[in-house]
Amino acid sequence: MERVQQDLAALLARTDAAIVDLDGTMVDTLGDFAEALNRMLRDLQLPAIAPGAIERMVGKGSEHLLRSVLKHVLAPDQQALTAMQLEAKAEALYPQAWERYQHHYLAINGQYAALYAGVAEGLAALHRTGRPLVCLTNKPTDFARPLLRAKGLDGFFTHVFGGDAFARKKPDPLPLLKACEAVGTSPARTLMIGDSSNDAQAARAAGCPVVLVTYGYNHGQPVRGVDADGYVDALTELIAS
Ligand SMILES: O=C(O)COP(=O)(O)O
Ligand SMILES: [Mg+2]
Repeated sequence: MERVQQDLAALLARTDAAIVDLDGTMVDTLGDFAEALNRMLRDLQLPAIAPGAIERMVGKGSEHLLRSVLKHVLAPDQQALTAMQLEAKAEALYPQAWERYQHHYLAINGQYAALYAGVAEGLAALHRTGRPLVCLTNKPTDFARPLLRAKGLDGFFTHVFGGDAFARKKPDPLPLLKACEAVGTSPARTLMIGDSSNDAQAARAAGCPVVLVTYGYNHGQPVRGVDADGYVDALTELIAS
């Protein structure tokens, strides 16, 4: 179902700040995920995973991604395993997988990732309006900060909060409420900009208006099917030049 698009200029006029998601919204990090995950899988002598499969698993933080990847690569050879046995096998590998993944991700962070078209220009235009901008991602903060720096985006943000910054991650509203608190704005006047249903659900629950980009990762589902106030093909569409 296609949702009704609100007038973007009117939507923006009702906001004092913006919260911006990272993976799938500002940076196409699928190449980084694939490289770090496949290096980790090699270390654990497990089969490789294709980027297409990874794309559907991104958005709920690294812990969820890692568990999904382990189960995915263990499943084909373990047909006889019950769901519980598969879970237990993935859990047994998890500590080593996490150590290896973190090591490799930090080593390659940003090298296989690229800004989406219009991101630098769109953020610059938003920044020029004087609104505080917060980067809010489910990625660990230690992965997010160097990535923003490497891609020349760090200067736009007053705050950067990763998936480990608060007790719960998106789609829980808590990180958005904390981000609003950090910049001193009310949720109703703070725009969430994201790429997935996690961002939209968190925004709805927090009471923030939400705009989704159409080019990111939405667990393999069409993003226009997600309940949001607007959809853009590039961040530059947010501000009429
Ligand atoms: O690491 C992830 O799961 C993706 O994070 P983000 O889309 O919230 O930036
Ligand atoms: Mg995202």
